[in-house]
Amino acid sequence: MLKIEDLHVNIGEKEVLKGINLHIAEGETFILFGPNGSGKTTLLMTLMGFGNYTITGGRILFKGHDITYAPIHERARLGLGMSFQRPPTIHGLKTRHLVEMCALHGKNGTVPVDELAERVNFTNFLERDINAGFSGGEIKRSELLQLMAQSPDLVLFDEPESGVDLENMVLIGKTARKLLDGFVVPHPEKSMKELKSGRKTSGLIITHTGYILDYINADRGQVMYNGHLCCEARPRDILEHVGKYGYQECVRCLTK
Ligand SMILES: Nc1ncnc2c1ncn2[C@@H]1O[C@H](COP(=O)(O)OP(=O)(O)OP(=O)(O)O)[C@@H](O)[C@H]1O
Repeated sequence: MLKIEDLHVNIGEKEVLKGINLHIAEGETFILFGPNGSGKTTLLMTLMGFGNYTITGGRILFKGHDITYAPIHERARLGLGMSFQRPPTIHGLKTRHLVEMCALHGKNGTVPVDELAERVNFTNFLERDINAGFSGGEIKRSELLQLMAQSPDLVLFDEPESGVDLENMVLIGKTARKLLDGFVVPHPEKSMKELKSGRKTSGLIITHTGYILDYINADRGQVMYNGHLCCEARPRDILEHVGKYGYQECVRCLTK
């Protein structure tokens, strides 16, 4: 689904990503950990194609297409979608219109906006300007609604838990799971492995707290440290390890 080869990215003069290699298979969910400022958001913003991020080397392949220099709308049309850590407020544009635009740029074309909004308890926000005065949890629910409308094949989530209370976390976690798992529900005659093999949506999720791991089936994880990826392991193991020893331990892996 996604293949990143030796990706180097600058913001201005500063090299932030220093040779990233990553492969995410169809239906796989990958978790990205790492200390503040290590380059996690930069990776997601670069994958989505935002302009401040200058690619100085390497390439990005999505579903076999080289999208290294493709514009954002082309990436979205191919099936790349993103939920932002701090999306901007947009005055003069209603949330409903943005959701409709997301559907147009995705593979759905049109979607029943009200029905989707109900699923994330967002009906009363559709006529409000985008993110204007929204709380942390409301912003995340709005982001999820946009993703549901777009229905991407690879979902990039930048810190789905940030600014979210425990009650909203349940809704956000369950909705994220539905986005990723599609129609995977337990079946008396099929193993989870068989059901998961029919799953198509992939995920790349940044988390500091790991709360999202209570809701989704995460396959693999890695730590971003100072613009390098290191320490590939099961996400829960990484979380436990970082909790015990801190990110400083990652320096040892990098210098080996
Ligand atoms: N627009 C910008 N101009 C200058 N430097 C930037 C800009 N955006 C990001 N940076 C720098 O790039 C580095 C990586 O930032 P990035 O947001 O990718 O880190 P992160 O790992 O996502 O951090 P966090 O966990 O705090 O969200 C940081 O040193 C940051 O200050």
